Amino acid sequence: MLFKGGGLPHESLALQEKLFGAGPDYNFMTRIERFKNSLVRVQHFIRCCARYNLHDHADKKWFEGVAFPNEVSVLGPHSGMFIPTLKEQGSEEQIQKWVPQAEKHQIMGTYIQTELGHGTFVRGLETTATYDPKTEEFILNSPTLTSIKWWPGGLGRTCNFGIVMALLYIDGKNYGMHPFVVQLRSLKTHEPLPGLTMGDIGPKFGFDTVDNGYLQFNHFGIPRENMLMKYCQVLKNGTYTKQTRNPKFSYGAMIFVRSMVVYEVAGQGLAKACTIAIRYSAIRRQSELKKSRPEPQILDYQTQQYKLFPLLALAYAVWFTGVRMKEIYFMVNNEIKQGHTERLPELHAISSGLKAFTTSMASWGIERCRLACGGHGYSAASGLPKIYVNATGGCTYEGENTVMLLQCARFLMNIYGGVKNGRRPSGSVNYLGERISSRCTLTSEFTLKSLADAFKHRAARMIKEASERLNRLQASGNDPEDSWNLNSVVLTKAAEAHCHYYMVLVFESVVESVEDNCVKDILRQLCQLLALCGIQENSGDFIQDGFLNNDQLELVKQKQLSLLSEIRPNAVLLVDAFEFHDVQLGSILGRFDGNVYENLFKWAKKTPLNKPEDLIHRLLR
Ligand SMILES: CCCCCCC/C=C/C(=O)SCCNC(=O)CCNC(=O)[C@H](O)C(C)(C)COP(=O)(O)OP(=O)(O)OC[C@H]1O[C@@H](n2cnc3c(N)ncnc32)[C@H](O)[C@@H]1OP(=O)(O)O
Ligand SMILES: Cc1cc2nc3c(=O)[nH]c(=O)nc-3n(C[C@H](O)[C@H](O)[C@H](O)COP(=O)(O)OP(=O)(O)OC[C@H]3O[C@@H](n4cnc5c(N)ncnc54)[C@H](O)[C@@H]3O)c2cc1C
Repeated sequence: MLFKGGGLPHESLALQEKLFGAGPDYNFMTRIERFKNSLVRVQHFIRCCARYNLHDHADKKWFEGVAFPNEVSVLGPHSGMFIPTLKEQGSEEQIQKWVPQAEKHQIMGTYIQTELGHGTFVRGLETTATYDPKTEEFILNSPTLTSIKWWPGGLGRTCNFGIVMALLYIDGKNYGMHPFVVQLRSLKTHEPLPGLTMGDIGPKFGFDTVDNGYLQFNHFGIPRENMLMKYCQVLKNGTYTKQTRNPKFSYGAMIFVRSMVVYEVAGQGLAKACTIAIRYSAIRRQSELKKSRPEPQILDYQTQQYKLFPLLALAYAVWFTGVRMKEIYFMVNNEIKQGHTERLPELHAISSGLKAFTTSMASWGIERCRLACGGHGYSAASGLPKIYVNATGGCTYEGENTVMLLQCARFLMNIYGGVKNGRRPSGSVNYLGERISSRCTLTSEFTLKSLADAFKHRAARMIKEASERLNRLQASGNDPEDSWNLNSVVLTKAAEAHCHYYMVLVFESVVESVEDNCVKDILRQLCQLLALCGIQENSGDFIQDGFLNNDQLELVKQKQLSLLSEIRPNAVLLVDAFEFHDVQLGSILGRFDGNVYENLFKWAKKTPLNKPEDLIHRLLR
């Protein structure tokens, strides 16, 4: 791979910095300037991919991190949703027709599902696609104000195509949600096609470089061939045929993005924030540790280590979990392509759960990194505000996190119920088939196996208790829906415990796979710290059934604190190991050369507010 881990040939790095890094400062731009600048970089990016003959996925993702540091461009929805949906849901003929054009960027698409009135409840979406056998067309319509499509990335001004999710009607019968390829704009004038009202939805918390938009259909016709027909078809005479009209198949794009978000958004965002905060904490000297001694690096304060090192451990854990999630997605997706759909429910559950769990943890962690950097952490120069607003969007898009945890819980309840009826679980839930051991094996050695077993015990117990509480609610006369709702807080916590165990288990397996003993020891310390912090922060879950006692909790706390000083000598090396180029970090505090103050002063002097011609004083009269 050409670009793996920043291993760019030197002249390419110079070119990247010329193309992307040394450009106008993002922080000094208005929203419209940021959006337009992003489109210029999209053009550059596409040309560079052609010039470097970039096809390897990892190379392109690394390069994207240079071209669009801590931001999403319109390429996100295009290559992350539009193209994958064409490939997953289109017939061979449809793939041949649209995918080559999309991959050459001759058409730019997005994924158009959410509406003004509905995002989570997909079955509540209202946009209709009514088949007319006379014209052999689907007529798309927005029947109500709440049915206006709202939020899709790139829809406002950029994309000229989209996958529209709409209710299929034939002869008055509703066949449910189906995907349709819709041309939105003229390929010559780029104007919206007649029958479409569309535009940008306005400023947002972040995502300044993407024109999330709205789209209202007014009886807009598209050819019959534009319904994606891999799994089901509408014949010319309006006959509906299906191979496996499993509604879950039309949800495929969402599983893909959720599976990618763990690494691309949560993992990368938290790792960057840790890089910035830990490098800066090694540069920043403040106060006195000892009388008449020089001011120490703030990284030598135990409280600073206590803020940052658990986040460093979490960043490594989410990174490894994200890599594993991608591996599982592509493996199961290949099985599904060959008609083996048995693992689709587990893939949906684990991708939903980990997407929710890791984006929530990453958002919380990035904010703690900012807080650990004092005043300069609050400056846009730190790069942390932009990393935060970009990452925290992941808690909402692609399925709001609570809703995703409930989807994961739904699967866990199904599995647990099956175990009670004699079914043997496998994969990520195989532990639910084991007898829950109440004997805690944790000792002062804190082996990774004993720590993982503690998280396994916690998850299994919480899932069991959630299931039993659900049954009690139903037995006491509540209907299934009310019982589910009255149990939903407990269910989300059980899903989080499952994801937490999964993440600790992945980290343990990575550590055990490392051959270099020095690296293994350092990663073991991080995995121990991750698990010990998890026990400390959720101690109630571990002592509630007597699994852990107060003496063991005291041991946990002591080990946690001693690990901080053990990790301290390697802290900067551990963030350097992420190999983020300065352009990817977008941070003066996190510069590799550590030259913070000089560059902070240079940066501030360039801010537009300091332009002498802006006669601010006249406003003060
Ligand atoms: C690098 C990152 C760049 C990112 C840029 C931003 C891009 C953002 C794009 C978007 O946001 S696109 C829009 C995303 N929207 C959503 O995710 C909507 C969330 N809501 C849902 O997914 C569903 O509505 C629901 C909440 C899961 C509920 O589904 P539904 O009401 O249909 O039914 P249930 O009864 O709960 O489930 C029925 C059945 O289907 C299974 N299932 C549900 N979803 C999926 C899925 N995605 N894949 C597979 N299977 C799914 C569910 O488990 C049930 O199965 P059983 O339990 O009955 O076996
Ligand atoms: C940055 C960004 C980019 C996006 N890009 C796209 C895109 O490209 N294409 C697209 O189609 N959409 C896109 N979206 C829309 C996104 O998918 C939805 O916003 C998301 O699915 C959440 O749905 P919602 O907005 O309806 O939230 P709601 O569901 O209205 O959430 C509001 C609250 O209701 C709660 N809630 C809702 N249902 C339940 C339930 N069953 N049980 C318990 N609590 C519940 C939620 O937990 C939450 O606290 C994007 C959104 C954002 C923020």
